[in-house]
Parts: sequence; C-alpha cells; structure tokens
Amino acid sequence: MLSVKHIEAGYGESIILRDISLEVKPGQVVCLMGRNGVGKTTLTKTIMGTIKAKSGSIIYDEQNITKLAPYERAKLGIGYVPQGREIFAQLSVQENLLLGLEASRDRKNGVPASAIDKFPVLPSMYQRKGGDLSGGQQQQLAFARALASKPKLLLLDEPTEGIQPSIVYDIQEVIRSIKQQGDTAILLVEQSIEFVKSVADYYYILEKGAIVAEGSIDTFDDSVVRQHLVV
Ligand SMILES: Nc1ncnc2c1ncn2[C@@H]1O[C@H](COP(=O)(O)OP(=O)(O)OP(=O)(O)O)[C@@H](O)[C@H]1O
Repeated sequence: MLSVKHIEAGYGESIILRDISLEVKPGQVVCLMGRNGVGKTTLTKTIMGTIKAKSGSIIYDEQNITKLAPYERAKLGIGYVPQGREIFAQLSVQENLLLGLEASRDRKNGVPASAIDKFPVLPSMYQRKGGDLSGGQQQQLAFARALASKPKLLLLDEPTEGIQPSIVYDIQEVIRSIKQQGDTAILLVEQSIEFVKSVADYYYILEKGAIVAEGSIDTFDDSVVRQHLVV
C-alpha cells in the first residue's frame, strides 16, 4: 500500500528526516510516535507531497509517487488530515466538505454517506462557517472532508490534539470502524499511548528525524515508552 524508502527531507538547507523507511500494509493502522519536534509532521507532509523529498522514494499502490504534486497524490487516493486541521474558516461546513470531493473520482453523487455517517453532528451545522466551529467539531469536519474522496490511505496528524475526551473517543471509534471495513490503511501520528494501543497494529518511533524503534503493537510496552517517549 505505502512503502517509504530511505527518505531524506527537510526545509531549505536543513535536513530533518534521515534515511526513513516504513511500510503501511492494506487495512493496517500504523502509528508514528515520538517526542515534540522529531519530524513526525515533516514525514506526513513528505508523504502527502507538500514537502519534496531530497532523496529516497515513496511507493504507493505499486506506483512511484515521489515526484508527484500533492493534488496528484490526493487523486490517487491519499487523504490527509493535517495537524491544526486547516479548515477554511470563511467557508461553510458544507463547502469545506465539498472541497474534499475535489480529489474524488466520483464527484457527481456529492459527499458520500460513508464520510458523513461517521460524524452525525456535522449535518446540523452545514450552513455554519468552518471558523465558528469548536476545535473538536473542526477536527471531525477535517476528518469527514478527508473521507469524502474515499481514500485508500489516510494520513492523520495528531487528530486528538487539544480535543475533549468525548470527541477523542468518537475519533477512536471512527478509526476502529474504518479498520474493521478493511479497505483503507491509516498512518496515524499520535502522542497518546492509550489511543495508540487501542487502534494501532504496528508502530514506529522517531527520534531526531530517524526511526529508532518499530514493532507490532503487542511489543509496545512500558520499556519502549520509557526509552523513547517519556520526556
Ligand atoms: N516550516 C519550517 N521551516 C523550518 N523548520 C521547520 C519547519 N517546520 C518544522 N520545522 C522544524 O523541523 C523539525 C521537525 O518538526 P515537525 O513539526 O516535523 O516535528 P513533530 O515531530 O511533528 O513535532 P510535534 O510533535 O511538536 O508536532 C523541528 O525542529 C521544527 O522546528
């Protein structure tokens, strides 16, 4: 599904990611963890294409997408929920959702029920401006917007950051239901250890722009947490 091979990337002259390789298999939830500033967001942006890799390759669905623009990657089926959500504040909830359809191959039927049904709070807010929603509601909107194009790979950058527990629980359930359906793989950047344990199949830990630990989620124990994640 996704195979990142020996990626090096950064900003201008500064290299942030060094020799990163990772795999996400079909239907898997793979978590990317690490302390603040180690390069998790930089890696998701490099996979989405908003940061260009300096070397290495990104293979998605058996196609080398390393040189493709972000919109081309979106059209191939990669959905993205960025850190900070990036909702269009002046557009309505409905317009924000319709923007998610831009990447879809099947636009004429509108935003699919499969995107909306998971967030029952959204339809009652269709006419409200995105900027007037609470942080938790914006997170749900950003998630539904990414699902509008029926992605095969979903990149989620800290979807629970700054969100109240009930909405964290809802998001956890949405991730679980996507996993159960089995047709969308997820790469999830997440700080909450409990959340990771409840949804993930596999984990990678980043330190200073390099992967320092990885394994199936049943090997993600206290010693891994103490060694790599406790501040
Ligand atoms: N636009 C930018 N220009 C230059 N350096 C940047 C830029 N964005 C991030 N960085 C630097 O890249 C490094 C990795 O940042 P990144 O946001 O990828 O980390 P992160 O692991 O996602 O952190 P957090 O958990 O705090 O979100 C940091 O040293 C950061 O200061």
